[in-house]
Amino acid sequence: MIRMLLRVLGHEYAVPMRRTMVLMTITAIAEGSSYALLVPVLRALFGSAPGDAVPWLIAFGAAVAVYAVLRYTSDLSGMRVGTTMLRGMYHRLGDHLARLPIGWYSSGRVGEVSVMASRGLLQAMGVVAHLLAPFISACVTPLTIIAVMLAFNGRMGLAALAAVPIVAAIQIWTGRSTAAGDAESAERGHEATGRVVEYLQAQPVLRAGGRTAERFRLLDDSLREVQHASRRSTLSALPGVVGLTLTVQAMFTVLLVLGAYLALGGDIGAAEVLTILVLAARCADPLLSLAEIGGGLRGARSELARLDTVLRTEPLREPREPIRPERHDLEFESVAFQYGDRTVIDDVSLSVPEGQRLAVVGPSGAGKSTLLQLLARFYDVDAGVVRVGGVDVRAISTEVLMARIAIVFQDVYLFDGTIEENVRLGRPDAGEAEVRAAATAARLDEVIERLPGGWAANVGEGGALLSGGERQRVSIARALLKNAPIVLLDEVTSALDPVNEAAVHDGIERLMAGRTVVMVAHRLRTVRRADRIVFLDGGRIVEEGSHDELLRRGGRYADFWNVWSPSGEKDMQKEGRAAGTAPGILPA
Ligand SMILES: Nc1ncnc2c1ncn2[C@@H]1O[C@H](COP(=O)(O)OP(=O)(O)OP(=O)(O)O)[C@@H](O)[C@H]1O
Repeated sequence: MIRMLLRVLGHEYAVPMRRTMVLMTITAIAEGSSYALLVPVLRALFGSAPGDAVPWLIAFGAAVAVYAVLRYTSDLSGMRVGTTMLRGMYHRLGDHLARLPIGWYSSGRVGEVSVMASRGLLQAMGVVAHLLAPFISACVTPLTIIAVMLAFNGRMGLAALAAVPIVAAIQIWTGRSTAAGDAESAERGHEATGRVVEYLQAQPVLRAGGRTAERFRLLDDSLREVQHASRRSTLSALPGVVGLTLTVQAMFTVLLVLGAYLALGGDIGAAEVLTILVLAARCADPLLSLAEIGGGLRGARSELARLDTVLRTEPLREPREPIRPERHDLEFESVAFQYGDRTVIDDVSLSVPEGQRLAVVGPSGAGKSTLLQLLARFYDVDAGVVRVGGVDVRAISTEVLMARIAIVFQDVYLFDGTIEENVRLGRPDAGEAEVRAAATAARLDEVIERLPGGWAANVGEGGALLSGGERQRVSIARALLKNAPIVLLDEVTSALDPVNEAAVHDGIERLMAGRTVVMVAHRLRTVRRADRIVFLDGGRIVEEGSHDELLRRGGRYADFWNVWSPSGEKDMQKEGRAAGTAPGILPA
């Protein structure tokens, strides 16, 4: 357990951890040893001169005082090491999560990681702060008392010692027999938390479906599973708890019978028997607490195992000798990529010269967004190479690559803060004037004027207090402020109404100016202006060329264009740019 804790935390904590454990062990020995002084106290009290007990009583009081000081110091040390480890663990987990491929973050993981980062970490780190001292005390104190008994009376000491292997065997057996149940119970608990998160997030969908009062069946099922799993886990631990109680009772009874037998035979006096029984009673409490502490330790162990699994997940590999690309042209060379065993990008080769715009078009599920994500190295390719400025993205440090790329997604996430804070995320060290200029270019100033708080208006969690179009303007302002030479746009305007779309469109035009752009778009107005268009289907490029070339070819892109024609035609009329399009290809 401790080894696992140190592996998860890092071995820099080994020294303070060992020091604390030594202190806790000394404290437990001090506790057990202090009971040794009860022997002369009881002997004197039951002997001919009870007054002789006074100096021993004073010594006993002093020993208890020493124990109290040690206990305070060791508990404090446990708390300090525990909280330091907790802080270290938060940093370690945070650093690791930031280096994991974006693909690792599936929806289920969000719930799992949030439980792990809150309850899981506290429970795992609570081992040092709260469980280690009672555990060491529950093991070492009884052993010390038995050593005192052995010194006091060999036969009775041996009888007490016989309980030790039985207690150890019960603990080991309970640990093994409950491991599966505990793991299942923890697993179901994590699942249920994920369902609760889902339930909260799905409120609008559930209500839209008219399920306001009805309970969420998936969550109900999950909670029922938690109940069953925790019942199974409790039942599997029960024989261990009962076994431990019976063993302690049996030890006590054996000592009582043996004491009575020895006393009747005249081998020892009543005072000695009483002393042994008092010592045995002092053993009982810590031994019985082992059952509860064991349960806590097992729970913490399963949380630690979870943390261990996350920390062992391979992060995106950083290059040993990173190369900084000098140019910003983009290239895919025979790229293949799979989600699990499903090929999503299949032998794709394409290039985008610096400063040009490539549009990626195709049916839903064709792999368009995945193509963008491979460019930003959200995932590593399974075959082939993705290059930025002629350099394999795997040879560029994540920091440098991310500094060169600005990404605008259809779904914008804003942090719970002011509009200004959210725009500033694009470049935290930007000056006031730069932030304002980016906002104006993204036509965010119109939004700011409307909002009661202006720049200081709070956007709410995830940007919930803004409309979709307003959120999109914030994200474009963010990207403009970043001023990256490469821009990736993923269906930025697909979900917007015409007014917002026009505003966002202006911002996007400014964002794209003079930059290397790859855009995934359904609105053909944007696509038409691209220098080059690739039509993707089933992860393969099936057509490639300029808008006019592809229309003339009359293939998949032309079909696509025909389906979208009403809006395309309108767009063109609005822009008065129909001149470049081949006559007769425009839908009637
Ligand atoms: N995280 C994921 N895990 C497994 N499969 C995924 C994941 N993300 C996407 N896919 C699958 O990969 C395929 C390509 O997805 P992608 O999002 O790239 O398509 P797309 O062309 O952008 O689609 P759309 O136009 O609908 O957004 C889809 O079939 C999708 O189901």
